Amino acid sequence: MATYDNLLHDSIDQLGLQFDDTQYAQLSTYIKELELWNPTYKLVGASGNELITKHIVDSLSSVPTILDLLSGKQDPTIADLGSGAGLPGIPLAIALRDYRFTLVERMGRRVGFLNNALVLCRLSDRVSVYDQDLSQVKGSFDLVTFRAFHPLYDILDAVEPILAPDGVICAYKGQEDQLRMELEQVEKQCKSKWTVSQVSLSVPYLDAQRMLCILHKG
Ligand SMILES: C[S@@+](CC[C@H](N)C(=O)[O-])C[C@H]1O[C@@H](n2cnc3c(N)ncnc32)[C@H](O)[C@@H]1O
Repeated sequence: MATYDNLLHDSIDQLGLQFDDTQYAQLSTYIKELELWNPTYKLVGASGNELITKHIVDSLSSVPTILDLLSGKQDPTIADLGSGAGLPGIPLAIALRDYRFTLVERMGRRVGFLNNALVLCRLSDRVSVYDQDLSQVKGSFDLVTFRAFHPLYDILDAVEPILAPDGVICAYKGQEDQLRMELEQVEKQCKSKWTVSQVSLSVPYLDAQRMLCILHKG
């Protein structure tokens, strides 16, 4: 049993999620890969329990909202932009096993990490990696996520073309005040138009504000 197992199980319970043994094994493989390669590739700025809470559980905290947003959608597709080490894309793909995912990442060594992790976690059949800049991505996705990526005003015009007409963006954000300022800049700077709502995320054992900004076209 890994030292973080209790924390992980307890946090997943608190989020109201139910993982089976296969999903816990996939998460455990992914976490081991992160810990193995982090010193070399500088993938995330945390290790041990902090890695679990700040990155794995934080990534999973949007699952109930995503399930609501995509309920009734046939075979939905999700793109995670600027996925880095696979956050939030890989934890989400483990949780949402009926969905297909695309992880978009332009930095070669991170792409190598992602492809390796997907094979080891047995996710390669429904999770792909695009080794590309966002501006080169073709396709149409039902839901787009990103976390610790560009500010919204910098990115929404580039995301709009790859979002399905009734698609939705779930942007992981921190402080509500900061998000409000970003949204003011969206109004001023973006050509694309958006309907915005926000959900306050509760991340077990994290003493920080976390928000999910939800944007529909129009
Ligand atoms: C700060 S990291 C965040 C990684 C991950 N989402 C997380 O939450 O830990 C941002 C990542 O986005 C990637 N990135 C930045 N701009 C990009 C773009 N235009 N297209 C594709 N990837 C991009 C960077 O290479 C980097 O891996």
